[in-house]
Amino acid sequence: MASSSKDNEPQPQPPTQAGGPIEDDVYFMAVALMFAKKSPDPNTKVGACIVNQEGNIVGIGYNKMPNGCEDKGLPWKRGRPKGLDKKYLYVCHAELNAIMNKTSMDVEGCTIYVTLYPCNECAKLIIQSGIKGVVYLSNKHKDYNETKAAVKLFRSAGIEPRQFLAKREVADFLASIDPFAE
Ligand SMILES: O=c1ccn([C@H]2C[C@H](O)[C@@H](COP(=O)(O)O)O2)c(=O)[nH]1
Repeated sequence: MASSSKDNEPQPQPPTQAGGPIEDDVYFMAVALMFAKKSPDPNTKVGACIVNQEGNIVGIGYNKMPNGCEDKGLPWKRGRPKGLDKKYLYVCHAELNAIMNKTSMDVEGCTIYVTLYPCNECAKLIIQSGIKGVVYLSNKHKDYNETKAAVKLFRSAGIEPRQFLAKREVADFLASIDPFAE
């Protein structure tokens, strides 16, 4: 086969880990985890990363108080019942922020990587926005009604959330990042 001059030039390569390509799943969950780190929630930091069908990130978010309300003394207290003195009535969830922050016209057909199984309100948002794939890391709230309702909502909408299991790979990937490497 005739080679073009481009064949001799270095081509952009996907990021690698220990010499091999990093699976997209690992990469996108790592991004969700990095954004979770930005959350001011002292108990549960959630990160979300929306990826389109071309494999591009089109939205990121983490749980935080609404824009402009960050330093207004809204409570970060947790626990039930979820009264006025608790964070739940105020905090914007990671999925909401990721959808609101989208850099594309819409998120139709996208996949959301999220570090916590979405609650019912986020499940509604995900369904309404046209996101078709959900990959989650933790399911620590599986016994909450919010999560149980989310399971029902996803089932009704034909979305099958998939648990991300490659925890070791994602930890190794994050640990392999060396900002001083040339
Ligand atoms: O789908 C979800 C569900 C919850 N969150 C956020 C909301 C809160 O800031 C924490 C949960 O706090 P707990 O102390 O574990 O009750 O997670 C979210 O972003 N997305």
